[in-house]
Amino acid sequence: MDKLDPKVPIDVEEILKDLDKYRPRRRGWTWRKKLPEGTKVDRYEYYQISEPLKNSIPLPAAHYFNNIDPQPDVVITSEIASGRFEDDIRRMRMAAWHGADHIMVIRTLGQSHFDGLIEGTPEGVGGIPITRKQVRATRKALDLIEDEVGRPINFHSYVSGVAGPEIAVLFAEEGVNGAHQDPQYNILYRGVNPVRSFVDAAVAKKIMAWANMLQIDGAHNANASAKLAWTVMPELLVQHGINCMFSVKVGMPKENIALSTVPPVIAPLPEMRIDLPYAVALRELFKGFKFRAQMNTRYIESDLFDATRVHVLNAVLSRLTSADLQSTITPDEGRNVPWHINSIRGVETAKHTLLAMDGIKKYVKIDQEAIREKVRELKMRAILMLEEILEMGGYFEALEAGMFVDNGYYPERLGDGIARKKDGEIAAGTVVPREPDYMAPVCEHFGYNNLPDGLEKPCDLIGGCTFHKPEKIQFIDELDETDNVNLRLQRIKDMKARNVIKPEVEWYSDGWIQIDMTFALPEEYAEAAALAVCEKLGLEDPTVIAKTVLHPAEGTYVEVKAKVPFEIKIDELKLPKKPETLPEEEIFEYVAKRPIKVVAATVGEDEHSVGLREILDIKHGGIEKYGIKYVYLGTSVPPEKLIDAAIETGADAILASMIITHNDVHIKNMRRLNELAIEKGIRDKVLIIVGGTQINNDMAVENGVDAGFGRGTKGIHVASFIVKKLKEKEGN
Ligand SMILES: Cc1ncc(COP(=O)(O)O)c(/C=N/CC[C@H](N)C(=O)O)c1O
Repeated sequence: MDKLDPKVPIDVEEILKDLDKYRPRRRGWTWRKKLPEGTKVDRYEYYQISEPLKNSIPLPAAHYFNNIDPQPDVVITSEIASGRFEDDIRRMRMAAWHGADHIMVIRTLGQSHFDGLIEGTPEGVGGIPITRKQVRATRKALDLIEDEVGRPINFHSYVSGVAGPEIAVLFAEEGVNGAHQDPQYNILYRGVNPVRSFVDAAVAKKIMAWANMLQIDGAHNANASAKLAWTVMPELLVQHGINCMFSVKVGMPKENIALSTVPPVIAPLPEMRIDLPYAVALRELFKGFKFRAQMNTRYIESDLFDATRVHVLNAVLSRLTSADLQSTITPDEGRNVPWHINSIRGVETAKHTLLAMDGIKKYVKIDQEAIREKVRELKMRAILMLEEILEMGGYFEALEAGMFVDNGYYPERLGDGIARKKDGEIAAGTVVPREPDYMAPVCEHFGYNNLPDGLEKPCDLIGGCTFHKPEKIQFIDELDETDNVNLRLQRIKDMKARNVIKPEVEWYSDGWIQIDMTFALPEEYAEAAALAVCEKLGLEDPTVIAKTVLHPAEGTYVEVKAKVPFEIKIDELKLPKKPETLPEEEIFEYVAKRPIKVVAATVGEDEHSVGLREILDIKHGGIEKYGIKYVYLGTSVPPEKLIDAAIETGADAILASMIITHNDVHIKNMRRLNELAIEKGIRDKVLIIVGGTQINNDMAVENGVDAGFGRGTKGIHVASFIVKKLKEKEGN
């Protein structure tokens, strides 16, 4: 398979074929290609956008604006890892179409612990085991996906933990484009020995620099670990400083060093007044580095809407200051391993907000005077902390003293920091000083290496290393006969062979659905009632994943996930006929040249008028919006009166609304309208269109009228039908 067809699902088996021969098409990170300020998309000016995509899915409201889908200048990240890379590949394609060009793969099992690379696909609680097969299959799939959307896609994972250097070599060999790498992370959060962690980091960073990989640091983890995230603001600046300077010293270019910055707080605190000075201080201190904005995950709850609001505000902060990457921790990270829909929602939130705030700095400026004091204070606190670390004897001593992730707002100290022993923790005592005659005949090897003179590159001594002779890479397909992707794909093949499907949230046809309901009950009763509803529906494994108390006594909203116990036979599905619509411009142009008039009423003994008014009035995009004139006769209008009005006004169409259907009164009225129009000799001059919640087109045509519109109909559907029919009548 050399290219994807937008109408065909990606074929994972094709991806897996000849993986041993796959070579990555490039090495290193790709930024978006920015367009000049003032670039027009359709008739609108933009100041912060990049080249458009070949294939994409625009924002929901784009259809009002000729379906434009401008791409912000900022790289947008989607963090995807369900534990099964074969399903992640599908979601990566979904995310790419919505505008993600940075696919970050959460690792599973806290792989930082592993002291070697793992093979096979042990599924962790969330995330994916990083193996050469998974990395290679994913990069190969992303090659196809980037060709389909027409923009390079960066593949990203994590280089950390006791196998960090090996992972770095794997990623450099396999064309991974970005990775988290921060020795402080391994020490503080994975308990790796401090000396080992920094030595590993130097080795790994040098390899990443050669592979031109973008590095994201791990400072955000201090936010996520602190009791009150704002108290670690000074420390975050210090942590960024340590990782940035260490990376520069190892040889990483600044433009490949991205600071992972998370807003310290969230409402109900006065969020932006606390986050903005911090964001400004960070960008002033680290000018020349890159900024990866990440929404706050410390305070992420199970409420999807709350998470989305947090995300919007984070992207607003990015536009008010600056960001090179906008991460989209999915809104459901607070309740389950991200689902397809929520990964996509995250990308849409980022794209929507970045576009909404395009060029905002032309009108909105940060009052540098007003914010100066706060920015200065944060910098001072950080500098004082760095000075104290030096007084304590340096980083390792400060670690031992529990200087980091202390919940006091430095210089205030609560003494509850994470202390790590310089000579303790995982893999302590495993750093062996190199002997004077130490020599490693491999390239990009950090540190002392007693190489002979005159070498063009170290690996010339062994006829090439895997960086320069990729054919030397040993590719192991599978180690585990019982737990591997080939077995998992078998289940999918069986279902496809039977042409059946189940709903899914993260894995192909995993059977999960989400239903939400509201009860006039206090929360614990509402939860129980929601589970009871699922039992009665015969759903399996119902689990409450979120709830909102609407009022302690009046009501509770509950979201439940559960599995359906049945399969859907695709052959038996009745596909609804979608009402055709013409492009709005075509309707505007036709009506401007050829005025159209209709008469409209709710016929018979029927007082419902709301639906018809929405089809008519300009407010809801009714037909009036397109210049079509209408005479509205009101409700409970006899069919005779409607026909007479059509004659008097020379109407081109009759719009008859029928909501009541007792004793098939709507059918009788359709037939009556048709008969009357024939009797009065106007049937061929006037379109008869009926509408209502119980109406469908087949039923309408069977009973003598020209069209029937049901639930969800909009003005554009009716206007399109009228124009289409008149064009047919007039032969053009
Ligand atoms: C510097 C660093 N190294 C490794 C890991 C992960 O690696 P293990 O889980 O194997 O320890 C992380 C994780 N951060 C969370 C990602 C977050 N969702 C993000 O978008 O940044 C990390 O920050």
